[in-house]
Amino acid sequence: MDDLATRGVVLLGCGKMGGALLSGWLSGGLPPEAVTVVDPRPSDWLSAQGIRLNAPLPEAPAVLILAVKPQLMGEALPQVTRLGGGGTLVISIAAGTSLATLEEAFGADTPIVRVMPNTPAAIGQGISAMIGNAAAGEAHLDRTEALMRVTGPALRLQDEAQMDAVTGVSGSGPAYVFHMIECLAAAGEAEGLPPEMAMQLATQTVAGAGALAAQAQEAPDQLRRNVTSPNGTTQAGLEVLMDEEAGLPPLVRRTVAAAAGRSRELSRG
Ligand SMILES: NC(=O)C1=CN([C@@H]2O[C@H](COP(=O)(O)OP(=O)(O)OC[C@H]3O[C@@H](n4cnc5c(N)ncnc54)[C@H](OP(=O)(O)O)[C@@H]3O)[C@@H](O)[C@H]2O)C=CC1
Ligand SMILES: O=C(O)[C@@H]1CCC=N1
Repeated sequence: MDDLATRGVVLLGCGKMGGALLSGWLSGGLPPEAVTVVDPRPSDWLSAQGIRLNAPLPEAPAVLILAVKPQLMGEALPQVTRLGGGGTLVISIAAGTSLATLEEAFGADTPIVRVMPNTPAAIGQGISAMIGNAAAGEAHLDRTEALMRVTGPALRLQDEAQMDAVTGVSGSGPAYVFHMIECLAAAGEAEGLPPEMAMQLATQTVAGAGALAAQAQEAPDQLRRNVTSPNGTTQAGLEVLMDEEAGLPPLVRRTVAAAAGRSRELSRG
């Protein structure tokens, strides 16, 4: 974080995702006074962090992070495009905003890395994937990886087109899992449980299964078999859930395809 502390970091947009990343970096040792945030309506949390808020930008910060909604990128970028030209590494977390679009704004000689994080980054349990433009060398990717690793594993992509699939799987993915918790709790209520107890059972089951899947030696399909006694309760449930026509496989396939498709659509402008 040394160079970041001396040259500074600029964050354009500090909402849910920008805030989650910033909170991880501040906890990881980035000094608040090295951070300049540009955001029209800063949250109370942000105002209490001791960072430079809507202050003049440093001359040549080490890193500029773009964390505004893709639809607002066009109107937000003019505030920071003067940081293009080579000295500052530009990292964009915006869904569906292509490297080509960002190069148009900053110049093709600007090192630019696109990253797709997700909100569990707020508790160091995120995962992200990245790809850089031609001006982004190994050192720029290493720097981006070091920043993102504070929030969880950081993967490198070979092809920018993969970013749409990453967005559909892990960028949007936490929302699918939260909805699974909602559905599981609602089903528990329908089977007669009190709402609070149903929600606690559903939340901890998803959290525990996720943690076990992440830590166990066995793959998820084996972990699933470990729960499933022959002709028992799980088998009865899975016969519904795993139905190839009406169960989860086609539903999840359509869900991820819709999110990845929207990412492609956004990148066409
Ligand atoms: N949320 C998520 O799970 C993920 C989001 N992303 C990407 O992160 C980016 C941000 O998403 P998210 O954090 O959810 O969105 P938010 O709306 O929560 O955050 C965006 C922030 O930018 C601010 N903003 C709006 N206009 C400007 C401007 N002109 N200049 C500076 N700041 C501005 C917004 O202020 P105000 O609210 O007042 O408009 C808000 O605080 C998006 O590009 C999204 O694709 C990527 C991965 C996961
Ligand atoms: O919904 C969105 O567009 C953003 C990108 C990935 C997660 N949230």
